[in-house]
Amino acid sequence: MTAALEVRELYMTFSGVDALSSVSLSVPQGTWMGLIGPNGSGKSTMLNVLSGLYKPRAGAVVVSGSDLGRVPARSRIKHGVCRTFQHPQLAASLTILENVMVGAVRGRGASADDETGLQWLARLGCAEYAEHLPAEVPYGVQKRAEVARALISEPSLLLLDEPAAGLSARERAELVAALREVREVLPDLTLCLVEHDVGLVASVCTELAVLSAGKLIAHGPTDEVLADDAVKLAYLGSRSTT
Ligand SMILES: Nc1ncnc2c1ncn2[C@@H]1O[C@H](COP(=O)(O)OP(=O)(O)OP(=O)(O)O)[C@@H](O)[C@H]1O
Repeated sequence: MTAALEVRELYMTFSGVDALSSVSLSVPQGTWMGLIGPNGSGKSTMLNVLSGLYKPRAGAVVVSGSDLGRVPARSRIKHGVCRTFQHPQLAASLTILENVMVGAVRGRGASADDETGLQWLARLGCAEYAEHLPAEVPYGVQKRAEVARALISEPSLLLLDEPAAGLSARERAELVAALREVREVLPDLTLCLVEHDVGLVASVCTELAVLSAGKLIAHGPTDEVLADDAVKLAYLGSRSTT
C-alpha cells in the first residue's frame, strides 16, 4: 500500500550546520504521528520542509505516491498537504467562520458551504465564536479555528506546528478533546504533530518519531518509543519522558 507520507534521505543545512541529516521515514495512511525532540533538534525544519516552506539540500518528500519536490508551498494544499502555525495566522478583518471558509477555497473543499464550516467549528468546540473577529476570541479558540480552516481544505496530510503552545491547561484539554473528535470523524487523515508537550502528543498519537540533532533516532509505536532508553537519554537527557 502507498504510504501517506514518505520522507527519503532528507538533508537541510543552515550555514554549514545540518538541521536535518539523512532523515527517512514512512507513515501509513490514517496514522497520527507525533514528531518530538529537544530544542533545536530539527522539528520545525522538518515541518517547513514537508509544507514546502524550505527546500531541502537533498532528499524527497512523497505524499500519497507523488513527489512534491517541485510543488511550491502555496500549491501543496491542492495536493492534500495542509499545515497550521505555532502562532495562528488568521486574517484579522475576517470572522472566525470567514477564516475557516478561506481554507475551503484555497484547498480541495471548494464546494463546502458555511454549514460545513460551522460543523468543523462545532467539532473543534468553537462554534459559538463563528461570528467573532480573531482578536475577540481566546487564544485557544484561534488555534483550534486554524485547525478547522485546515480541515475544511480536505487534507490527506495535516501538519500541526505546536498547537498547544501558549495554551492554558484547560485549553490544552479542549484541544485534546477536539483532536480526538477529528480522529473519530476522519479515520483516513494522516497527522504529523510537532509539540513539546509529550504527554499531549502521547495521548493523541499512535506513533512517535524522535529527532535529536537533526537525526531520526527512533520511530515506532508511541509506547515503545517512550520506553526506549536511547530516546529518554537523547531527548530529555534523563531516564524519564514524563
Ligand atoms: N532559518 C534558519 N537559519 C539558520 N539556522 C536555522 C534556521 N532554522 C533553524 N535553524 C537551526 O537548525 C537547527 C534546528 O532548528 P529547528 O527550529 O528546526 O529545531 P526545533 O526542534 O524545531 O527546535 P524548537 O523545539 O526550539 O522549536 C537549530 O540548530 C537551529 O538553530
